[in-house]
Amino acid sequence: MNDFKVFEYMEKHKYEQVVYFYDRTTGLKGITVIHNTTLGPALGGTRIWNYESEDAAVMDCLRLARGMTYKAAAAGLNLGGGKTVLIGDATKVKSEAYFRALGRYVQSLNGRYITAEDVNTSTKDMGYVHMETDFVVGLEGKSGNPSPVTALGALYGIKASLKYRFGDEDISKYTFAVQGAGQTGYYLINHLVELGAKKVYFSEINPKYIERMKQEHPEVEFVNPDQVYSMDVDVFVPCALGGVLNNQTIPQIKAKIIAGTANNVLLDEDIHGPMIKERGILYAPDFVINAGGLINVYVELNNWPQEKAMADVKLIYDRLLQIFEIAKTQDIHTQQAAKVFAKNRIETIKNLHDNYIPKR
Ligand SMILES: NC(=O)c1ccc[n+]([C@@H]2O[C@H](COP(=O)([O-])OP(=O)(O)OC[C@H]3O[C@@H](n4cnc5c(N)ncnc54)[C@H](O)[C@@H]3O)[C@@H](O)[C@H]2O)c1
Repeated sequence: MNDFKVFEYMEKHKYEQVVYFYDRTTGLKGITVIHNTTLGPALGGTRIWNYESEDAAVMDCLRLARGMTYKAAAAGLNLGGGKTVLIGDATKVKSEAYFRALGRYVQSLNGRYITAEDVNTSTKDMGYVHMETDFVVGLEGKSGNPSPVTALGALYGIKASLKYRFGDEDISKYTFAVQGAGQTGYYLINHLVELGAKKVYFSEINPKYIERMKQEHPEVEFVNPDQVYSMDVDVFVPCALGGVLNNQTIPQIKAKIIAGTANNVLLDEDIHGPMIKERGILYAPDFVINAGGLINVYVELNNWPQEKAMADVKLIYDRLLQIFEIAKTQDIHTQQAAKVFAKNRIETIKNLHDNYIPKR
């Protein structure tokens, strides 16, 4: 039985629009959520997941869309927050027609929402979406795989965190434990090794990626997934799953900094944000440090050269320092400070637009 009150939730968190769609030809079943378009069109990827209920699907979509609003705002982009979830088994539902049907629904929103790839969707799938709409980014031959850019952004974020916590950002002086060596973790480890990190440990559950690391960087030491939290290192670098910072793991952490690419790492922001603060660990807010991929597609959207993405990703460094300062002066945890930072920008730009100015 579905008893989740969508309108109540929309009212509480100020959502703009929730669209349910079903395509009778392909069986495509999905939800698009637009959270906030104050700064610009809502952008967020399309995820395919076999949700256990429609409530679970809409809740996930609502949560992810809101996260995109803060991510874009904090990254200084003129984008709002949105997301699409498609309900189904990704190994069975995919076809050209399925994604073209999605493209037609995206087009029907006339640019209020722009989609991209996400969990279980690829650049190839977005190519089919593009046959029906221009409101799609992350296309083949354009900005390409976002992971290297996300990893580079996280490297700048790690440097900012080292500077803030220890007064010195020289990677060669520090030790790291990286959770996950898939896409972003792999590229980030490459950077750390290149910059002469004192020691890098990694944990992984995919034997293929463990083997790749052994072949390419034998000096990077494998640790069991359950040991990665308690490693005696300077920086814990989550690059795998969400929810990994929780009541069980936070007390184990010996690192003085947590900074990585993974999304939604705090299981419950209101509990685990303060818990990390109390332990004296500096936490780089996930949606700020991992915004490189979004910055990259924004550059694609505007047809700017790739060098612009590289230059903009560097700004993650200063942005994090600003957020750490807000946390310090307001005596709040850093995730909360990041939201203050993002909301301030949305509010300021909104007020700026209150004045009537003839269209350019
Ligand atoms: N790819 C991007 O550009 C991007 C951008 C922003 C945020 N992120 C976030 O970063 C995280 C990683 O993304 P990715 O693209 O590198 O994904 P990925 O799937 O390529 O890599 C994640 C890796 O973590 C490993 N893993 C899973 N459970 C593990 C565990 N318990 N212990 C150790 N390793 C484990 C997986 O085997 C996988 O290799 C995700 O949370 C993602 O949402 C990615």
